[in-house]
Amino acid sequence: MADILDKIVAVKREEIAAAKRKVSLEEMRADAESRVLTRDFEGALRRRIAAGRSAVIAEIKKASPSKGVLREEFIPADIAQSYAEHGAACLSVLTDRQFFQGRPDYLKQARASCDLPVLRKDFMVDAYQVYESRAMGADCILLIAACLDDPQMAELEQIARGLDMAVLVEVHDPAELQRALKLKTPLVGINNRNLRTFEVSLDTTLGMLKDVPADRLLVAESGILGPADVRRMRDAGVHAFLVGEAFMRAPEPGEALAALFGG
Ligand SMILES: O=P(O)(O)OC[C@@H](O)[C@@H](O)c1c[nH]c2ccccc12
Repeated sequence: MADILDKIVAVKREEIAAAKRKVSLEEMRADAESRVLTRDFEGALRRRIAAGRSAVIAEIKKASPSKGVLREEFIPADIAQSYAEHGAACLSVLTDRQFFQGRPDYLKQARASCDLPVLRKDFMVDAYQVYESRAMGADCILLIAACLDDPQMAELEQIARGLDMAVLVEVHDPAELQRALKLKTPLVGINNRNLRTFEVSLDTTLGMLKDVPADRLLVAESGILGPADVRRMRDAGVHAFLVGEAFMRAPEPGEALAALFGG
């Protein structure tokens, strides 16, 4: 049965085919390879944790398929600055247009307005997008295990590493986690939201915690809404978080970050 994730991937494949007609793979690759100086995404997370703090990847997302529009006034550069001032470790910027009302320009604007490392939040299914990510300035890409088979994940990771980008591999169940652990990247995100049903439960992270080896940096993703959620995670030994909605709904996203994590 075709669910939302299948639909998103189908749209991605169409978008990629259209993009390749405008800028070829070779051109995109040359553009990506001409970029220098990625910002250290993993280091930014590790530094917070070493200092005994939570490492927060603060997300810039106008809308989502499950919640609709989260924020009317949406100025990525202002949001990025607000996050940076209030102690975010990294940024995550949605670039998907159709389902999240994102844009590559939002990533560029956010990155230009602060010095935080930036994750491109999108659905990677083709090498072309990895080059495109670096060409637009991303320091890290997301690989969603549910969208990729093992050889694809390994290939996209290798390209990203060759471009000096970090990789956050995202999983939602134990089988996906085992597949993710075959990659080289230490950054493993457990998404508390099921991307097919939109159901959210923090038990997803808590239940899989024990299967994440100590040399990986676990990021709890989605559904972190209030202080009780943060406390539950921290008590379980989780120190890195990817948070969007709770900040996007606040008048000042950075202040919401500081209030939730102690800025
Ligand atoms: O807004 P939330 O519930 O705080 O979640 C943020 C982030 O985890 C979520 O946007 C996300 C996680 N994985 C994704 C994959 C694609 C799109 C979006 C996502």
